[in-house]
Amino acid sequence: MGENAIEIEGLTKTYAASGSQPPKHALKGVDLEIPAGSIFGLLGPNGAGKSTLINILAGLVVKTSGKVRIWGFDQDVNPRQSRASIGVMPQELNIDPFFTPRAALEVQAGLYGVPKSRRVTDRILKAIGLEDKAEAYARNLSGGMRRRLLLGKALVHRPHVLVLDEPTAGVDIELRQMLWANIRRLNQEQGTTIILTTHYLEEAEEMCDEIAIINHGEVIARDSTSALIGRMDAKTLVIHPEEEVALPQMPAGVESCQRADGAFCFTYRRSEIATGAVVEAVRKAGIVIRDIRTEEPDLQDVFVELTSEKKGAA
Ligand SMILES: Nc1ncnc2c1ncn2[C@@H]1O[C@H](COP(=O)(O)OP(=O)(O)OP(=O)(O)O)[C@@H](O)[C@H]1O
Repeated sequence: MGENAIEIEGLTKTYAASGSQPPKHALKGVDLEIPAGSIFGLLGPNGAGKSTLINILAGLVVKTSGKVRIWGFDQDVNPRQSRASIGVMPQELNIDPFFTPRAALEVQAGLYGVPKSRRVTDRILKAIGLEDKAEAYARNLSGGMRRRLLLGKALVHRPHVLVLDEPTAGVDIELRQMLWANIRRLNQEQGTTIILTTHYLEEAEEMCDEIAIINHGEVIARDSTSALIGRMDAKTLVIHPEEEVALPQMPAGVESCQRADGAFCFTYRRSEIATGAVVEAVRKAGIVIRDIRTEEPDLQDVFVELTSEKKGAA
């Protein structure tokens, strides 16, 4: 396999008009390369086109135009190989209530044509912590267990690429951590490329090496997580004065405010104003500093700035 697990070129999807609904251009020419071995985040507001993109990768939605290569296999030329290279954990808990976890994994392996001798059902049951529920009916499993079973089903054919659509939406913290531990292990030990969509920006920041932000069917940013955050120019300096004093005069370009706990906060563009100049202005005003710290932007800031900019331009 080359450098990229996924290569997408000029991908479009238009859902046909139905009733009074006009046609919907859900993807408007997406180009995207996802490096093999990475944990890659797809972010975007509701309706941005993330599920459409994932469902095209999974072979569940038919694209309108463009090229998709999965693990080097063109979806149109080698549909079977490209499908065998990817596993998808869907958003909905669509599990047959009459199957046991073991049966569900076996059936799924059958669907993917995995011969009995190559099945790793017990290993998967162990990895997803459902060993002791292997023979229970799915209808008796908790929501968290069903979700883990969905992860297990996505792994039966040992795909090179694992796609997770909002894997931790509405999931409690304990289960979330367990899912992430599983996913990290797959990535580190087996080199599985992970693609995930999430609404939890903190999670994306913590988990993902690289991120693409999708808005209105277009990729509006794609970079390493740290570079995306580094792109934000705003910086905030928070200073706690020793005594209660009024806000000092600041150089032009610095926005000042005072927080409820008496701390001053100064926000400025780090490309234009040095932090030292802000500190100097505070000292010059005769203020004794008890505590000082900076607040760096996070993914939330990047996301809000990028998606609102685009909205304004549309
Ligand atoms: N089957 C469909 N028929 C018509 N329009 C659709 C269909 N599926 C999705 N859409 C529309 O396409 C656009 C993109 O939807 P999509 O579900 O891909 O977005 P998303 O980014 O995954 O959003 P969410 O985070 O809410 O799942 C939306 O405007 C949606 O209403």
